[in-house]
Amino acid sequence: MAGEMNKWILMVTTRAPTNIAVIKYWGKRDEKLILPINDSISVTLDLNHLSATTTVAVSPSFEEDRMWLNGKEIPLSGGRYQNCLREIRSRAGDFKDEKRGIHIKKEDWCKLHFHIASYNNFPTAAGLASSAAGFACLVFSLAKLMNVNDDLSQLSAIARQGSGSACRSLYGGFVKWAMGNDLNGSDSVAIQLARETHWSDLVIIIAVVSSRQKETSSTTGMRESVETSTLLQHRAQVLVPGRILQMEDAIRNRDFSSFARLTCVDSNQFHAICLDTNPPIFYMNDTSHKLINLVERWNRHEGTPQVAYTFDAGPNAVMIAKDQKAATHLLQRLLFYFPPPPENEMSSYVLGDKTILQEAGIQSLNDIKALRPPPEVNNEASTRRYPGDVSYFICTRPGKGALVLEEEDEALIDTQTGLPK
Ligand SMILES: Nc1ncnc2c1ncn2[C@@H]1O[C@H](COP(=O)(O)OP(=O)(O)OP(=O)(O)O)[C@@H](O)[C@H]1O
Ligand SMILES: C[C@@](O)(CCOP(=O)(O)OP(=O)(O)O)CC(=O)O
Repeated sequence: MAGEMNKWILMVTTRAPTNIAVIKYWGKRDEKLILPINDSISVTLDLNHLSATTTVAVSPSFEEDRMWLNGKEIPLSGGRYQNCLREIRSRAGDFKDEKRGIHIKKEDWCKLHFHIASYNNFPTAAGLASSAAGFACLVFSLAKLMNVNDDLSQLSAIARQGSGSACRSLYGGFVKWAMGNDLNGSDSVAIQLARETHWSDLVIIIAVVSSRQKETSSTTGMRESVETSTLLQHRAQVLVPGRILQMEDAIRNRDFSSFARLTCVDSNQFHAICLDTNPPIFYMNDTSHKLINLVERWNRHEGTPQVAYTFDAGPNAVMIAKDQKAATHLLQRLLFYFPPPPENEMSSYVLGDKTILQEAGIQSLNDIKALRPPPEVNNEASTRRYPGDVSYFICTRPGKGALVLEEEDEALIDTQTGLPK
C-alpha cells in the first residue's frame, strides 16, 4: 500500500432518499439475508426533504471501524452493519491517486478501517423510513469510495441486508423490489420501474402524527406476523402477485384512480395483518383513522380519487395527491382539521415544498383559523377541529435516487482529524 507513511485520508459523501411503499413488504422468508415473502413497490421521496447524508472516510491511521449517526457515536457491531461492510469490502476494486501517491489494491481494503458519519434531515426511527435512506446511503458511499463496479441493482442486494426497504432507496422514481427465488438472495434486488420525471404531477404530503420512537419495530412486527397471521400468507401468496402487476400498469399509464385504489387497499390490508398478528400490533392511532376518513370522504364526494394514503409501521400518513391542485385542496382540508397548537410557528408546521402552501393562500396562522369546513361534510361532528394532533406536515414529491456530493464542504468528516466535523 503505497503512501502509507503520509497518513492520508480519503473520503466520499453521498445522499440517499427515503421511499414509501405503495405495495408493502411485510414478512421475511430468510431473516439473516433479509429475503421477503412478496414483491413490493415504492415511490422515492425528494432528497431535499427526506434523506440521509453519509460521509465514509478511510485512512491507514484509523484503528477500527467507527460510525456516528446524527452526531452520536453508535456501535457498528450489529449484524446488519457488519453484513453490509463485509459484502462491500469483498467487491472492492483497485484505487489509485497518483498525485497524492495513494494506491490501494483491492485485497488491501480489508486491512483498512472506516470512519462513517451520517445525518438524517428528518426524525430517525419514527416510521419515516430512516433505516431505508440510511443503509442505502451507507452502501452507496462505501461502493463509491472502494471503486466497486457493481450496478445499482447488485448494490441493492447489499443495502437489502442492512434493512429490506433500503434496497428500494438507491433509485429515484418508482421502484420494485423483486422477492427473487435464489436461496442466497442474489436475485432479491430492486429495479427502477420509472424515473421520477415519468409522473411528475404527483405531490406527496406527510402528516407526522408522532415522531416518538415506536413500540414494535418493523423487524419484530413482521416476524410476529409471519409466525401468527394467516391473513399474511393469503396476502403474500394470493393477492400481492396480481396487485403488483396492476400497480406496474397503473404507474406505466399514469392511471391515478388505479394507483390510489391499490395503494389504499394495500396499506389497509397491511394494517389488517398487524391486527391479525398475535398479540395484535397497532401502528395507526385515532389521528391516523381521522386522516383516512378525511381522504375517503373527499374522494367519494369527488367521484374519482384525488388522493391516495398509505401508512408504514407507525401512525404517520403519507398522502399522494394526483396533482398540485389536488394537493392544494388536500392541504386546506388538513390544516382545517389539524391546525397547529396556538404557540406554534407556521414555518415549523408545514415543511418541505412551500409552493403548495402558497397556492392554498395560507400565509399565517390567521389564514388557518379562517379556513371553512370542506364542502363534503354533512354533519356537525365532521367539522370538529383537532389542534395539536399532528406534529407537522412535510410537502414533497417523487424524487431522484442516491447521488454523490462533490463539494468538500458537504462532507461530514474533517479531512485533517478524520472525525465528525
Ligand atoms: N443515516 C443512517 N445511517 C445508517 N443507519 C441508519 C441511519 N438512519 C437510521 N439508521 C438505522 O436505522 C435504525 C432505525 O430504523 P427503524 O426501522 O427503527 O426506524 P425507521 O426506519 O425510521 O422506521 P420504519 O422502518 O418503520 O419506517 C437506526 O437505529 C439505525 O440503526
Ligand atoms: C412497513 C414497511 O415500511 C416495512 C419496512 O420494513 P424494514 O425495511 O424497516 O424492515 P427490515 O427489513 O427488518 O429492516 C413496508 C415497506 O417499506 O415496504
